[in-house]
Amino acid sequence: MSNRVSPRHDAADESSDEPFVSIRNLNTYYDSSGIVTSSDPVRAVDGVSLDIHEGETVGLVGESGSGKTTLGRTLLGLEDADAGTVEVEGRDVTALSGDERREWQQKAAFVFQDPEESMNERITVGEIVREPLEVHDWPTVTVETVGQSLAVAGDAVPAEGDTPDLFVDVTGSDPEVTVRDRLPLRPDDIAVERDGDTVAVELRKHPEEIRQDRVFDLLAAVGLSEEHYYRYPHQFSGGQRQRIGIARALALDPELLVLDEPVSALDVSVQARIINLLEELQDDLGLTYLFIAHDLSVVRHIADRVAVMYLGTIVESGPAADIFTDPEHPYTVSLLSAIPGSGSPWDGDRITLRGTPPSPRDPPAGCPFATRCPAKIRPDDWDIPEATWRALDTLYAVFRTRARSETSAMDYLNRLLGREIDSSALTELRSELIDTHELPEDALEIVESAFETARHGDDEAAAVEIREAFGSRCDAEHPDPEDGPRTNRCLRREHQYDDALTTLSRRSGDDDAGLDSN
Ligand SMILES: Nc1ncnc2c1ncn2[C@@H]1O[C@H](COP(=O)(O)OP(=O)(O)OP(=O)(O)O)[C@@H](O)[C@H]1O
Repeated sequence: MSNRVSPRHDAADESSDEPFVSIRNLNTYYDSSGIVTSSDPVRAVDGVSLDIHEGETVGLVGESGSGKTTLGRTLLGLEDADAGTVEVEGRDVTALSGDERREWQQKAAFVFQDPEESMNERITVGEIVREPLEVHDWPTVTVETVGQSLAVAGDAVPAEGDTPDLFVDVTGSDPEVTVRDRLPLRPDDIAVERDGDTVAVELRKHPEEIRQDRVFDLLAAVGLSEEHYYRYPHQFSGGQRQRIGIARALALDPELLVLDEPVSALDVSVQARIINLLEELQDDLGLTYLFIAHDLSVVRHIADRVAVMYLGTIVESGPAADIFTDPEHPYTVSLLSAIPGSGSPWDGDRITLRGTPPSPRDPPAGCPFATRCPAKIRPDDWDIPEATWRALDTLYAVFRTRARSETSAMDYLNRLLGREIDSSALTELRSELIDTHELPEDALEIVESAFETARHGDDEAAAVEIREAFGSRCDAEHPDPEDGPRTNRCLRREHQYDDALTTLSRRSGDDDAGLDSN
């Protein structure tokens, strides 16, 4: 591998307690109001807090639509945040604009899931990788004079900050030039002349040539060669295209890479090679990664820490080894149950979650996972089997959905005239959901009353009757996020409750639990 793609520091060895990126209470909403219609915004990222330390890999995991990509894009300033902060070296990068935002976007780059979609098939690989260099007018050559403080003239500018490209040592009679690794320049490519208090620096190499050499170095760094420069993306395999995407992301010498499902579209053996490459690059260049995946098994070997995302929030986070061996949130347990030999303490069958996540336009009032949670806390007031609880949850969801959907013209008329609405759907609902379960007499009375309310057209009130009688804390409360290396945003973290694993083991042992597993 070329050594010209420069290491910045000794990666994790130097990591301090101060996070490199500190995300706090971040919201990113997609507003979908148009001229004709307006609806609630999509709460793609909803109250996320997460730290990323220098040189580490954070695996961000969750099912499709949970907000992982939006979080990564907001971090890079590609989406605007609606609330919260993303602090990097003391600055909130969500508040940057203009040159400052461009500067941040040089420090942090995005690697896309699908290299095919993100590449223009009509330009060569060389041009694809070189594009960010052109856009950012790279290189900007900075000079630090060692020995005396001199004015800088010519192609270079005096160095500010901690990353000059050239050092000019003026302590001796002839100025001596040292070039930082990042630049594909040798000392001979640079002419330095001292005139009194000024040092003039001229590049003997044209910027186009410097960029081309930089691309050659980047291709070598990702395991490709110079001859690939002139080829087109369609001439490459999926794995090679992902290497091209990585080379392009590295062009401006970033410190942070957001890798959005970088191996999901690849065969397993190719996945392993790309993950190895990413690990090598991280070691060589001191990179920090936010590695997005929908499957925990993918991040298992590369992630130092894991954050599990569900419906726009982080439900659990911690060191990768702890997440695998000691999962605390029921959603994490269910994800791990799908991975054979995951090493997690869950030894039951695979837990298949019921239904789909709620709409991020209308998230539940309490815990976002409550509608599907197999370890949901149940109120003590009733002695009801878990399967019946689930039927009551479904009944609530149906009333709520009906309350929010369009009313048919006939139902609307019946409601206006105070007549009962067409009750055949409700009768069917009752026989399917309720008649198959045994309910205590007083519980049945409440259910009957809710059906009666719905028959008179007030599904919202029917839903409220069910929720008030049978809802639990999980429906009403979303615990605050915890700070610290290990977080679990589940009410079961409170000492009065059994933890998720104990609850799930008990419910899975109960034939009547309705814990969908296969
Ligand atoms: N540009 C957009 N406009 C409106 N809604 C959007 C937009 N982009 C994403 N969303 C919605 O925001 C939510 C989060 O999407 P996001 O792509 O961030 O999730 P994800 O976890 O990365 O999913 P995937 O793995 O499918 O990419 C989804 O409901 C999605 O439909």
